[in-house]
Amino acid sequence: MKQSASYILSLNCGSSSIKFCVFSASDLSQCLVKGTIGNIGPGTSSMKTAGGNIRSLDVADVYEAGQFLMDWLESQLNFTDVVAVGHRIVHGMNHTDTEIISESTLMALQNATAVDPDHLPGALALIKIIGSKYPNLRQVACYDTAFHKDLPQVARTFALPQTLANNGIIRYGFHGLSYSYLIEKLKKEIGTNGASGRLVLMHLGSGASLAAVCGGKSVDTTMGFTPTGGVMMGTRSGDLDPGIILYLMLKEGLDISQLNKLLNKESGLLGVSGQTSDMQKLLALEKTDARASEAVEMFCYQVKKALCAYIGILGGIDAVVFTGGIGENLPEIRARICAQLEFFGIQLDEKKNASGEFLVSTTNQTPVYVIKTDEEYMIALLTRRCIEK
Ligand SMILES: Nc1ncnc2c1ncn2[C@@H]1O[C@H](COP(=O)(O)OP(=O)(O)O)[C@@H](O)[C@H]1O
Ligand SMILES: CC(=O)OP(=O)(O)O
Ligand SMILES: [Mg+2]
Repeated sequence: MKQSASYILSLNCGSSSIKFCVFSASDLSQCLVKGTIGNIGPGTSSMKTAGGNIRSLDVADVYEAGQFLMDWLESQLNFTDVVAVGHRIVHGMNHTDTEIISESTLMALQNATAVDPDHLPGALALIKIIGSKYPNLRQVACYDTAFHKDLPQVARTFALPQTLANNGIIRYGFHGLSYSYLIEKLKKEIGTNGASGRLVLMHLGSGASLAAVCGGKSVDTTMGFTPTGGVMMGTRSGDLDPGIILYLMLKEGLDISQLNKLLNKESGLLGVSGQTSDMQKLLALEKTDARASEAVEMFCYQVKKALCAYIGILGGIDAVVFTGGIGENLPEIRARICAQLEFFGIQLDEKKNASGEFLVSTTNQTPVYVIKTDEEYMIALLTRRCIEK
């Protein structure tokens, strides 16, 4: 008798995109459909599916994009074959372990939207759309913070009164699904021993962060209480002197929503260049535009500074990994970050770096790898483990 198919739907909701993939539940190397709804907003949204098909969409926000996506997915597969839906949840405060989403999980996520107004509302919208259509379908929360949940006290604590730390104002760290994927991939490519060495993992995409990892565990990471912290990003400021915020409130009268817009949407590469948050475009503009050039230089400088700090706290370095849209696709940025780090044994091979193959460093030096991350795969893997428990 022919067995019916069973699928896991992975959803990765960003601030202005939804990435999705339908995996065969029995073989996660098999994917039925995959794609991204990007640039979500009135007049700008589009959907790209595997095979390169792009179509523009008439959706104004993540909620409408989610509704469109569900209708489209229903035209591609029978939802009775979906055994679970896994969601990337960027921030869950004290919720970090993969879990089936219950009413109490939903309440915790609702509370956490204040800490991550960029990612969480979209994920919540998707959970609600699916929950109202398929109330019996298991939905699983896979947290970006899980990878960092055992950060050493010294790395996780801000220099604030203890009561604030007791109230959850600590470093959570993000991009954990991506980092977990990199560790899994490293185990396959270089073996468990190699993957358990002193590593600096760099997820450089629209959001960007670095993690210092030893024995497969995160020992420090650049993002903090929220994904606004750390190195500068596409539109986020990264770390600032906190006095700047006080000054802007006091002298300029900025309120919470203006500050949120400034720090999360108008800063980073976009703010410095005054042009775009897109690193590929900035590289093209650099020769003729001083502000574009400054933005690129600042980004590479900040990433390099964090990389070197992490080599210091790890007491040496066994491998460096680049991932994320910038880390995977822009050899020029990798070269600038790694320039003049020969004293740490870090030296890129020009040809290998240009080709973007797995190993991009010269032989007999600290290996530098490029790995294409796959958060959707990691979501499916964690979701399957969770429902099998
Ligand atoms: N194929 C590509 N070639 C060059 N640059 C890319 C490519 N894909 C993404 N990037 C760069 O990566 C950044 C976006 O990263 P990405 O990981 O795709 O974002 P997100 O976090 O939204 O998934 C942009 O600065 C963009 O210029
Ligand atoms: C945590 C985070 O910043 O995610 P993204 O890079 O997808 O925005
Ligand atoms: Mg991303």
